[in-house]
Amino acid sequence: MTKNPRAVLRSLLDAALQAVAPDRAVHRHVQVQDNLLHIDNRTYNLDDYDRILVTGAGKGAAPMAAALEQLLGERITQGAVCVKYGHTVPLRRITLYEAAHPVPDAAGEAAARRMLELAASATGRDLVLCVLTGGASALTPALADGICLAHWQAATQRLLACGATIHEINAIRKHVSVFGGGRLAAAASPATLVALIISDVVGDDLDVIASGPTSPDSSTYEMCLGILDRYGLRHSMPAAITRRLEEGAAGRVPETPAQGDAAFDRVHNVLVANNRQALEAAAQEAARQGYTPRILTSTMTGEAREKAKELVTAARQLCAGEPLSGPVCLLAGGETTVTITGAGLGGRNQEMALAGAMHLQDCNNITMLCAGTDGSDGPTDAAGGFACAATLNAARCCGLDAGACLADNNSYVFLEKTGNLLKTGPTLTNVMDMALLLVECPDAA
Ligand SMILES: Nc1ncnc2c1ncn2[C@@H]1O[C@H](COP(=O)(O)OP(=O)(O)OP(=O)(O)O)[C@@H](O)[C@H]1O
Ligand SMILES: O=C(O)[C@H](O)CO
Repeated sequence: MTKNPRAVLRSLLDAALQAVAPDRAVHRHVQVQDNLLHIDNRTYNLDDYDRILVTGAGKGAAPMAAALEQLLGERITQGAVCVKYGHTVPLRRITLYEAAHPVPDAAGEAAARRMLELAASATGRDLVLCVLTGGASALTPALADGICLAHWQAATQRLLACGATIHEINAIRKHVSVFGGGRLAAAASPATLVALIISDVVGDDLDVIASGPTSPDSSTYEMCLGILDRYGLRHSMPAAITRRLEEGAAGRVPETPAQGDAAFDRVHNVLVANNRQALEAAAQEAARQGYTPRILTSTMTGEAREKAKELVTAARQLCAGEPLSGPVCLLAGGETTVTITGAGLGGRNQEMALAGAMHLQDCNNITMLCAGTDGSDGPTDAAGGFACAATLNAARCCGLDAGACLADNNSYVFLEKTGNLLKTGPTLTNVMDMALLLVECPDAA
């Protein structure tokens, strides 16, 4: 029986999501045996600590906290973790806060302050565990003196729309909020701190994921000013924010702690899941279903529509040479960008699917799925979308022009009306985006 390519793609995505599920990621790296806590190759004797405190934030932080509760139970003294609204799981000992993402709100600010307070209460005889996943930066806006939430909300909107990379956006976040940029670790020092981290950043840079609350910071106030200038934002930012960065660059505000700072002497950062693991799990599942998997990259960046074209071209080239000896699955991971010029609704993955459809119209043996692993792509309720040769025809039948939709960044409507939208709901994990293409042998398609 021929398989339905969409069902296959969906099953590959499910396999990927399972492999990077936050609770499983924690259990892979953390074990408790009697009074010993093993985290990778380090062992912590729980009898050496007066208290175990848990902090953390991110879209997938709740299941990570739940896994710690499962492992450590009553030994956890108390905890505070902040997630995006709705991204909750029941917790017994750790208090879960919910806050707004991607534009922060007062609930996030209160949660970040609570976590800093908890960390600051830790002594050299306490163990602080921290769970971090993507989304944490927006959820922890503990703003520096003189900056109010309304200013930071306006600044965040501008930063998200200007085309800046996550490295650039987070450099500014780290110098405006006193939670990121190693400041959670500094607050917890001299306690022992272990952070369990799921990466949603290309290159897995620990000081960028979640704005690196437990990592030495490699960015500076000076660099932040350079970023504002690069995007022409220095004079359109709320004045309090530019002033803070200028004061910092002039040495009048302490710099974030960098590599070598004593705040990190007892800090261990452990990466527990990333995009590569998700791709490998999807590749394995593809092989199990008879496809030859080829992982093209786990560091895909660039304009979403361009990347869609490149992936479709790679898939088409497979069919251009010798006849395929069997079906192939191409896999790519990373995080593209969209320079928004239109007024439509969509996300990076939906825009990739729409652009992919425009290059697939005469090619009935290729099916593509582009999805955000967190289940929410852009400001929409969709995770991404599918594309295949039939997509453009379906669009024509409902009076939609693909080029016009792309020009207006209106991929959501295009995919919804053509029946190509993928909705998963929040997956409670976050390892960036995945693009999966099935290339069937032409005669079998
Ligand atoms: N109409 C649109 N079409 C395409 N992309 C859009 C549109 N509107 C917003 N976006 C993109 O959506 C992105 C934000 O979406 P999302 O919240 O999924 O990001 P994220 O990177 O997953 O968040 P985080 O890293 O904080 O978890 C921005 O990069 C923005 O360019
Ligand atoms: O929260 C953030 O900063 C982004 O998701 C990157 O980790």
